[in-house]
Amino acid sequence: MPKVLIADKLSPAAVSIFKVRGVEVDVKTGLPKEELLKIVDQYDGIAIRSATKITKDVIAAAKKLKVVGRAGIGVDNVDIPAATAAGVIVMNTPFGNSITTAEHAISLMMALAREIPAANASTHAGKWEKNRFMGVELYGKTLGLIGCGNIGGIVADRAKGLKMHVIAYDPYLSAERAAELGVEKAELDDLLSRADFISLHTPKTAETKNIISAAAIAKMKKGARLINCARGGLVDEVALKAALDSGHLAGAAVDVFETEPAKESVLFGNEKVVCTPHLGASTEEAQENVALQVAEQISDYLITGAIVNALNMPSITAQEAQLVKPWISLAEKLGAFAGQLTENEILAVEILYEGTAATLNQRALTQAALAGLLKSHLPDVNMVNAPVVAKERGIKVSETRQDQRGIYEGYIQVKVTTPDMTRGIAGTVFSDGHPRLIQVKDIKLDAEFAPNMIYVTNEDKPGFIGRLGTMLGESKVNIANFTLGRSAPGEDSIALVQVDGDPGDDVIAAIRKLPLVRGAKALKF
Ligand SMILES: NC(=O)C1=CN([C@@H]2O[C@H](COP(=O)(O)OP(=O)(O)OC[C@H]3O[C@@H](n4cnc5c(N)ncnc54)[C@H](O)[C@@H]3O)[C@@H](O)[C@H]2O)C=CC1
Ligand SMILES: O=C(O)C(=O)COP(=O)(O)O
Repeated sequence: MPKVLIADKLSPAAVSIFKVRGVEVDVKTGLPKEELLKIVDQYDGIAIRSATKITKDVIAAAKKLKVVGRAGIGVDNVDIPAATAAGVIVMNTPFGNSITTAEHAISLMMALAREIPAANASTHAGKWEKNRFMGVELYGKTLGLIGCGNIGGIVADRAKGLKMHVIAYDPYLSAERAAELGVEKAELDDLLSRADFISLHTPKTAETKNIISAAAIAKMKKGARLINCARGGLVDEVALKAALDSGHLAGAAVDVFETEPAKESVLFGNEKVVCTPHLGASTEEAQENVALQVAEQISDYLITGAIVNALNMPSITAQEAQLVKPWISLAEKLGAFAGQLTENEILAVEILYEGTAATLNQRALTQAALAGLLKSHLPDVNMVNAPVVAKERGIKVSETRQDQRGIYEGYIQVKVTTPDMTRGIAGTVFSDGHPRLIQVKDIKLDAEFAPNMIYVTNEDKPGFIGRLGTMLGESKVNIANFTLGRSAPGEDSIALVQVDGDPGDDVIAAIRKLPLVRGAKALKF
């Protein structure tokens, strides 16, 4: 039974889902890192929110880990490259808390406009300072959104309801989507100079880090107000404090901080700053949504292989997972076959999907083929990190799909180009679900994949098979199966010999010395 750790506070709904789905679950929240490192090797999955940091060393210690599920959106607390390199899938729940977070941004904007937190504190203190607090209307004001994806889009919709004019800076926002939302697209500097309120809704990336820098703040309208309900680190907190102190900005609302938990901050103690402790997603509804979703996604992956909302793998439904599994195994074995025959730098990989194979999840199949191919030389490669590794090595990967043309209902061909040759290996999946090899280079054959095989290329002349059989027998290598293929009588020929156990280097060297033999290799699957 797979075992999952819930490492951050999640709605109890998650525990029920795991149990119902047949996943053992431990709830250990707020663990210091040293404690997490000690126990993490027991788990196949970890469910987190923003508190637990899934760092490189946590991934390295988590020997069984297959999936990290983020009950929420931002995954900047997960080292995704390290997870990918280790073959760990990272999933989030991209919509479960968006409405709630958008509502928090709108609440913060209203709180800023009417100084509600300070007025509340003053009134509770019995001061009745009616003349001290003078707000501004939102009606007719310009709201500038930096980032207009799921949350930004909802904020825009709600702000339109408040009769605000909404402008957005988001290089990836299409003109159609902007029109649909009734939002005016703007360049960053234009937005900074025009907006009365600016609300941030981007992830934290290399481009968005410190997007509200001292220079950006200087471009903002005097008296403007800033809301950050996205990520700490998008705003230069020191520059923000200076702008509030100088009176350039009228107020700021901050839900997220550069360092969290934020027990101290340059922004604390300033009446112009409205703070909340990363509460953007904290409603009963959102927490129920994200907990249910993450528990379902993690369980589905661990039990059926279905992948949803992964940031480092294509999605695969449970039904698809069932259908695609034997083809993934085939793609991986074809890649492994080609990889074991390749002793040179790989320049390009072309993968052809025909018939049934062309109807399946191509990204998953290609990742499996690449993993098989690269693994023979780079043992740490897996299906998750294979595309990254291929890209790092400058390997050109291309895919083609075509309808059934030949006798097989479907097949996959993996063609590998090195500086001196291009070699294609093809295979199919029979109705029994077993992958079969059907072509090596241009030679047709029909062979099963076995854990230990000997691949021999030779001249198609009488006497070779007998000599090979005798030699293997004398070397105490038991032949389980023997497949032959040739391009034409008397020409290039291939022998694929299934053997019981590793034949060993000496036997392979002896085969290479047999008459008519061009090459021999031990293969493992
Ligand atoms: N305070 C809280 O508790 C919560 C915070 N969040 C944060 O809110 C952020 C936004 O969430 P969603 O809207 O769901 O994400 P999303 O992915 O739907 O939208 C992000 C938008 O930012 C845009 N973007 C990316 N790079 C940009 C750049 N350099 N300049 C301008 N725009 C850029 C993207 O095109 C996209 O439209 C999340 O990344 C997360 O960090 C999310 C939920 C709760
Ligand atoms: O979903 C997100 O990105 C959030 O920031 C919410 O964080 P939380 O789950 O409340 O720690």
